Amino acid sequence: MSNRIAFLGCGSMNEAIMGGLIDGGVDPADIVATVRRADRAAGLAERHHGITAIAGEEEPENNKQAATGSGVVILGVKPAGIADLAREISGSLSPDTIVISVAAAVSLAQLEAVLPAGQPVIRTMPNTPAKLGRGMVSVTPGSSCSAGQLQHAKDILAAAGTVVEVPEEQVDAVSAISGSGPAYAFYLAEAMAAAGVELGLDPELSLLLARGTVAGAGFMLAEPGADPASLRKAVTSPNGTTERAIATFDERGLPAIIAEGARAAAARSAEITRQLG
Ligand SMILES: NC(=O)C1=CN([C@@H]2O[C@H](COP(=O)(O)OP(=O)(O)OC[C@H]3O[C@@H](n4cnc5c(N)ncnc54)[C@H](OP(=O)(O)O)[C@@H]3O)[C@@H](O)[C@H]2O)C=CC1
Ligand SMILES: O=C(O)[C@@H]1CCC=N1
Repeated sequence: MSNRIAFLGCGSMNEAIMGGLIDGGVDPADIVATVRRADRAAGLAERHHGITAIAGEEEPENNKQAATGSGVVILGVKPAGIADLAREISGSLSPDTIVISVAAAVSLAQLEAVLPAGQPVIRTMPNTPAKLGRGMVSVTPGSSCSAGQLQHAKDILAAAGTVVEVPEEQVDAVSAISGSGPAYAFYLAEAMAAAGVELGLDPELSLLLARGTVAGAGFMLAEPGADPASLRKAVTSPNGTTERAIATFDERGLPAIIAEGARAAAARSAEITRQLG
Protein backbone atom coordinates (compact mmCIF):
# COMPACT_ATOMS: atom_id res chain seq x y z
CA MET A 1 0.00 0.00 0.00
CA SER A 2 1.17 3.52 -0.78
CA ASN A 3 2.57 5.52 2.15
CA ARG A 4 0.97 8.67 0.84
CA ILE A 5 -1.67 10.30 3.05
CA ALA A 6 -4.11 12.81 1.56
CA PHE A 7 -5.80 15.37 3.81
CA LEU A 8 -8.79 16.50 1.76
CA GLY A 9 -10.13 19.70 3.31
CA CYS A 10 -7.19 20.68 5.48
CA GLY A 11 -8.70 23.17 7.93
CA SER A 12 -8.48 23.34 11.74
CA MET A 13 -9.01 19.64 12.39
CA ASN A 14 -7.13 18.03 9.53
CA GLU A 15 -4.20 20.43 9.92
CA ALA A 16 -4.00 19.50 13.62
CA ILE A 17 -3.87 15.77 12.76
CA MET A 18 -1.37 16.44 9.97
CA GLY A 19 0.86 18.42 12.37
CA GLY A 20 0.73 15.58 14.91
CA LEU A 21 1.66 13.04 12.25
CA ILE A 22 4.59 15.09 10.97
CA ASP A 23 5.92 15.65 14.50
CA GLY A 24 5.43 11.92 15.07
CA GLY A 25 7.75 11.06 12.18
CA VAL A 26 5.59 10.90 9.04
CA ASP A 27 7.65 12.16 6.11
CA PRO A 28 6.10 15.46 4.87
CA ALA A 29 6.96 14.34 1.33
CA ASP A 30 4.30 11.62 1.80
CA ILE A 31 1.59 14.19 2.63
CA VAL A 32 -0.72 16.00 0.24
CA ALA A 33 -3.34 18.47 1.51
CA THR A 34 -6.21 20.16 -0.31
CA VAL A 35 -8.20 23.30 0.47
CA ARG A 36 -10.29 25.75 -1.56
CA ARG A 37 -8.30 28.98 -1.20
CA ALA A 38 -4.81 29.58 -2.61
CA ASP A 39 -3.72 31.67 0.40
CA ARG A 40 -4.70 28.85 2.77
CA ALA A 41 -2.72 26.32 0.67
CA ALA A 42 0.31 28.64 0.73
CA GLY A 43 0.01 28.96 4.52
CA LEU A 44 -0.12 25.18 4.94
CA ALA A 45 2.95 24.68 2.75
CA GLU A 46 4.81 27.34 4.74
CA ARG A 47 3.87 25.92 8.17
CA HIS A 48 4.52 22.29 7.17
CA HIS A 49 7.65 22.36 5.07
CA GLY A 50 7.84 19.59 2.49
CA ILE A 51 4.13 18.77 2.10
CA THR A 52 2.21 19.35 -1.11
CA ALA A 53 -0.78 21.67 -0.71
CA ILE A 54 -3.19 22.17 -3.61
CA ALA A 55 -5.90 24.84 -3.72
CA GLY A 56 -9.15 24.16 -5.54
CA GLU A 57 -9.32 27.71 -6.84
CA GLU A 58 -6.08 27.11 -8.72
CA GLU A 59 -6.47 23.42 -9.53
CA PRO A 60 -10.12 22.32 -9.65
CA GLU A 61 -9.10 18.64 -9.81
CA ASN A 62 -7.11 19.00 -6.56
CA ASN A 63 -9.07 16.42 -4.56
CA LYS A 64 -8.94 13.80 -7.32
CA GLN A 65 -5.22 14.43 -7.82
CA ALA A 66 -4.52 14.09 -4.11
CA ALA A 67 -6.64 10.95 -3.74
CA THR A 68 -5.00 9.22 -6.71
CA GLY A 69 -2.20 6.98 -5.47
CA SER A 70 -2.79 7.70 -1.76
CA GLY A 71 -3.00 4.76 0.63
CA VAL A 72 -5.04 6.75 3.14
CA VAL A 73 -7.41 9.62 2.43
CA ILE A 74 -8.65 11.73 5.36
CA LEU A 75 -11.83 13.71 4.65
CA GLY A 76 -11.84 16.93 6.70
CA VAL A 77 -14.47 19.24 5.22
CA LYS A 78 -17.61 20.33 7.10
CA PRO A 79 -20.27 17.60 7.50
CA ALA A 80 -22.49 19.06 4.77
CA GLY A 81 -19.65 18.78 2.24
CA ILE A 82 -18.50 15.24 3.01
CA ALA A 83 -20.83 13.33 0.65
CA ASP A 84 -20.00 15.58 -2.32
CA LEU A 85 -16.28 15.26 -1.61
CA ALA A 86 -16.53 11.47 -1.28
CA ARG A 87 -18.46 11.29 -4.58
CA GLU A 88 -15.91 13.55 -6.25
CA ILE A 89 -12.96 11.30 -5.38
CA SER A 90 -14.66 7.91 -5.62
CA GLY A 91 -13.32 7.27 -9.14
CA SER A 92 -9.77 8.13 -8.03
CA LEU A 93 -9.50 5.64 -5.18
CA SER A 94 -7.80 2.25 -5.29
CA PRO A 95 -9.99 -0.54 -3.89
CA ASP A 96 -7.69 -0.74 -0.84
CA THR A 97 -7.41 3.01 -0.17
CA ILE A 98 -8.58 3.57 3.40
CA VAL A 99 -11.04 6.47 3.55
CA ILE A 100 -11.13 8.13 6.97
CA SER A 101 -13.71 10.77 7.85
CA VAL A 102 -13.17 13.18 10.74
CA ALA A 103 -16.62 14.73 10.30
CA ALA A 104 -19.07 14.92 13.15
CA ALA A 105 -22.52 13.52 12.42
CA VAL A 106 -21.77 11.83 9.08
CA SER A 107 -22.59 8.15 9.52
CA LEU A 108 -20.72 5.20 8.07
CA ALA A 109 -23.82 4.34 6.05
CA GLN A 110 -23.90 7.86 4.59
CA LEU A 111 -20.22 7.58 3.66
CA GLU A 112 -20.42 4.05 2.26
CA ALA A 113 -23.46 4.99 0.15
CA VAL A 114 -21.40 7.45 -1.92
CA LEU A 115 -18.16 5.48 -2.16
CA PRO A 116 -17.43 2.44 -4.35
CA ALA A 117 -18.86 -0.81 -2.94
CA GLY A 118 -16.33 -2.52 -0.68
CA GLN A 119 -14.23 0.61 -0.03
CA PRO A 120 -12.66 0.45 3.44
CA VAL A 121 -14.05 3.35 5.48
CA ILE A 122 -13.33 4.49 9.03
CA ARG A 123 -15.31 7.12 10.93
CA THR A 124 -13.24 9.00 13.49
CA MET A 125 -13.86 11.67 16.10
CA PRO A 126 -10.58 13.48 16.79
CA ASN A 127 -9.89 16.72 18.64
CA THR A 128 -7.51 19.61 18.03
CA PRO A 129 -4.85 18.77 20.67
CA ALA A 130 -3.89 16.22 17.98
CA LYS A 131 -1.69 19.07 16.78
CA LEU A 132 0.59 18.39 19.77
CA GLY A 133 0.22 14.60 19.61
CA ARG A 134 -2.14 15.02 22.60
CA GLY A 135 -5.45 14.41 20.88
CA MET A 136 -8.16 11.90 21.67
CA VAL A 137 -9.24 10.04 18.54
CA SER A 138 -12.09 7.55 18.35
CA VAL A 139 -12.23 5.11 15.45
CA THR A 140 -15.20 3.12 14.16
CA PRO A 141 -14.64 0.79 11.19
CA GLY A 142 -17.11 0.50 8.34
CA SER A 143 -18.45 -2.78 7.01
CA SER A 144 -15.63 -3.34 4.47
CA CYS A 145 -12.69 -2.33 6.67
CA SER A 146 -10.50 -5.33 7.54
CA ALA A 147 -8.81 -5.78 10.92
CA GLY A 148 -5.47 -5.09 9.22
CA GLN A 149 -6.73 -1.88 7.62
CA LEU A 150 -8.18 -0.70 10.94
CA GLN A 151 -4.86 -1.42 12.67
CA HIS A 152 -2.98 0.47 9.95
CA ALA A 153 -5.23 3.52 10.50
CA LYS A 154 -4.82 3.26 14.28
CA ASP A 155 -1.03 3.11 13.90
CA ILE A 156 -1.08 6.27 11.79
CA LEU A 157 -3.50 8.14 14.07
CA ALA A 158 -1.54 7.17 17.21
CA ALA A 159 0.91 9.97 16.33
CA ALA A 160 -1.98 12.41 16.87
CA GLY A 161 -2.83 11.09 20.33
CA THR A 162 -4.70 8.34 22.15
CA VAL A 163 -6.80 6.16 19.86
CA VAL A 164 -9.92 4.43 21.18
CA GLU A 165 -12.31 2.19 19.27
CA VAL A 166 -16.03 2.80 19.85
CA PRO A 167 -19.26 1.47 18.34
CA GLU A 168 -20.95 3.95 16.03
CA GLU A 169 -23.85 4.60 18.40
CA GLN A 170 -21.36 6.17 20.83
CA VAL A 171 -19.72 8.60 18.39
CA ASP A 172 -22.13 11.47 19.17
CA ALA A 173 -21.27 11.11 22.86
CA VAL A 174 -17.55 11.02 22.10
CA SER A 175 -18.02 14.14 19.98
CA ALA A 176 -19.81 15.87 22.88
CA ILE A 177 -17.02 15.05 25.35
CA SER A 178 -13.67 14.96 23.55
CA GLY A 179 -14.48 16.33 20.08
CA SER A 180 -15.92 19.58 21.42
CA GLY A 181 -14.17 19.27 24.80
CA PRO A 182 -11.11 21.42 24.09
CA ALA A 183 -13.53 24.32 23.54
CA TYR A 184 -14.99 23.71 27.01
CA ALA A 185 -11.50 23.92 28.55
CA PHE A 186 -10.72 27.11 26.60
CA TYR A 187 -14.10 28.52 27.70
CA LEU A 188 -13.14 27.81 31.33
CA ALA A 189 -9.85 29.65 30.80
CA GLU A 190 -11.71 32.61 29.26
CA ALA A 191 -14.15 32.72 32.19
CA MET A 192 -11.34 32.51 34.75
CA ALA A 193 -9.44 35.32 33.04
CA ALA A 194 -12.59 37.50 33.05
CA ALA A 195 -13.20 36.69 36.73
CA GLY A 196 -9.65 37.76 37.58
CA VAL A 197 -10.21 41.11 35.90
CA GLU A 198 -13.41 41.54 37.91
CA LEU A 199 -11.36 40.90 41.05
CA GLY A 200 -9.00 43.74 40.07
CA LEU A 201 -6.20 41.98 38.16
CA ASP A 202 -4.64 43.53 35.11
CA PRO A 203 -6.23 41.76 32.05
CA GLU A 204 -2.87 40.58 30.70
CA LEU A 205 -1.82 39.14 34.04
CA SER A 206 -5.21 37.54 34.55
CA LEU A 207 -5.05 35.84 31.14
CA LEU A 208 -1.52 34.64 31.86
CA LEU A 209 -2.65 33.14 35.19
CA ALA A 210 -5.75 31.51 33.67
CA ARG A 211 -3.92 30.04 30.67
CA GLY A 212 -1.03 28.76 32.74
CA THR A 213 -3.35 27.27 35.33
CA VAL A 214 -5.60 25.39 32.89
CA ALA A 215 -2.52 24.21 30.97
CA GLY A 216 -0.71 23.17 34.17
CA ALA A 217 -3.77 21.29 35.42
CA GLY A 218 -3.97 19.63 31.98
CA PHE A 219 -0.41 18.37 32.31
CA MET A 220 -1.26 16.90 35.74
CA LEU A 221 -4.31 15.19 34.27
CA ALA A 222 -2.14 13.72 31.53
CA GLU A 223 0.04 11.86 34.02
CA PRO A 224 -0.57 8.08 34.06
CA GLY A 225 -3.44 7.11 36.37
CA ALA A 226 -4.39 10.72 37.16
CA ASP A 227 -7.77 11.04 38.86
CA PRO A 228 -9.46 14.45 38.50
CA ALA A 229 -11.36 14.16 41.79
CA SER A 230 -8.18 13.32 43.77
CA LEU A 231 -6.26 16.13 42.11
CA ARG A 232 -9.08 18.54 42.97
CA LYS A 233 -9.15 17.38 46.60
CA ALA A 234 -5.39 17.98 46.87
CA VAL A 235 -6.03 21.68 46.12
CA THR A 236 -9.00 21.93 48.46
CA SER A 237 -8.04 22.70 52.08
CA PRO A 238 -10.80 22.01 54.63
CA ASN A 239 -12.62 25.26 55.29
CA GLY A 240 -10.26 27.03 52.90
CA THR A 241 -10.72 29.17 49.82
CA THR A 242 -11.06 26.47 47.12
CA GLU A 243 -13.74 24.71 49.15
CA ARG A 244 -15.81 27.91 49.11
CA ALA A 245 -15.43 28.23 45.31
CA ILE A 246 -16.36 24.58 44.62
CA ALA A 247 -19.34 24.81 46.99
CA THR A 248 -20.53 27.83 45.03
CA PHE A 249 -20.12 25.96 41.71
CA ASP A 250 -22.08 23.01 43.17
CA GLU A 251 -24.84 25.24 44.59
CA ARG A 252 -25.21 26.90 41.18
CA GLY A 253 -25.41 23.49 39.49
CA LEU A 254 -22.27 23.70 37.35
CA PRO A 255 -21.93 19.88 36.84
CA ALA A 256 -25.55 19.74 35.64
CA ILE A 257 -24.93 22.67 33.32
CA ILE A 258 -21.92 20.88 31.81
CA ALA A 259 -23.96 17.69 31.39
CA GLU A 260 -26.73 19.71 29.72
CA GLY A 261 -24.22 21.28 27.33
CA ALA A 262 -22.81 17.86 26.42
CA ARG A 263 -26.35 16.51 25.86
CA ALA A 264 -27.08 19.48 23.59
CA ALA A 265 -23.88 18.81 21.60
CA ALA A 266 -24.74 15.11 21.16
CA ALA A 267 -28.33 15.96 20.20
CA ARG A 268 -27.09 18.46 17.62
CA SER A 269 -24.90 15.75 16.12
CA ALA A 270 -27.88 13.41 15.78
CA GLU A 271 -29.93 16.27 14.31
CA ILE A 272 -27.25 16.96 11.65
CA THR A 273 -27.15 13.23 10.77
CA ARG A 274 -30.91 13.33 10.19
CA GLN A 275 -30.66 16.55 8.17
CA LEU A 276 -27.97 15.03 5.94
CA GLY A 277 -30.37 12.14 5.26
N1 LIG B 1 -12.56 21.71 14.63
C1 LIG B 1 -12.63 20.69 15.50
O1 LIG B 1 -12.21 20.81 16.66
C2 LIG B 1 -13.22 19.39 15.07
C3 LIG B 1 -13.76 19.22 13.81
N2 LIG B 1 -14.25 17.99 13.42
C4 LIG B 1 -14.77 17.84 12.06
O2 LIG B 1 -13.77 18.25 11.16
C5 LIG B 1 -14.38 18.73 9.97
C6 LIG B 1 -13.73 20.03 9.58
O3 LIG B 1 -13.93 20.98 10.61
P1 LIG B 1 -12.90 22.17 10.80
O4 LIG B 1 -11.53 21.70 10.54
O5 LIG B 1 -13.23 22.79 12.06
O6 LIG B 1 -13.37 23.13 9.59
P2 LIG B 1 -12.51 24.17 8.77
O7 LIG B 1 -13.48 25.10 8.11
O8 LIG B 1 -11.42 24.76 9.59
O9 LIG B 1 -11.81 23.29 7.65
C7 LIG B 1 -12.44 22.84 6.50
C8 LIG B 1 -11.43 22.93 5.38
O10 LIG B 1 -11.98 22.30 4.24
C9 LIG B 1 -11.60 23.04 3.09
N3 LIG B 1 -12.57 22.73 2.05
C10 LIG B 1 -13.90 23.01 2.01
N4 LIG B 1 -14.46 22.49 0.90
C11 LIG B 1 -13.46 21.85 0.23
C12 LIG B 1 -13.40 21.12 -0.98
N5 LIG B 1 -14.47 20.89 -1.72
N6 LIG B 1 -12.21 20.61 -1.34
C13 LIG B 1 -11.09 20.80 -0.60
N7 LIG B 1 -11.09 21.49 0.55
C14 LIG B 1 -12.26 22.00 0.96
C15 LIG B 1 -11.61 24.47 3.53
O11 LIG B 1 -10.77 25.18 2.65
P3 LIG B 1 -10.56 26.77 2.76
O12 LIG B 1 -9.81 26.96 4.07
O13 LIG B 1 -9.73 27.11 1.60
O14 LIG B 1 -11.92 27.37 2.79
C16 LIG B 1 -11.07 24.35 4.97
O15 LIG B 1 -9.68 24.51 4.99
C17 LIG B 1 -15.87 18.86 10.24
O16 LIG B 1 -16.55 17.85 9.55
C18 LIG B 1 -15.98 18.70 11.74
O17 LIG B 1 -17.18 18.07 12.12
C19 LIG B 1 -14.22 16.91 14.24
C20 LIG B 1 -13.70 17.02 15.50
C21 LIG B 1 -13.21 18.27 16.04
O1 LIG C 1 -18.31 21.89 16.50
C1 LIG C 1 -18.31 20.93 15.71
O2 LIG C 1 -19.34 20.66 15.06
C2 LIG C 1 -17.07 20.09 15.58
C3 LIG C 1 -17.32 18.66 15.94
C4 LIG C 1 -16.64 18.44 17.25
C5 LIG C 1 -15.87 19.65 17.44
N1 LIG C 1 -16.07 20.53 16.50
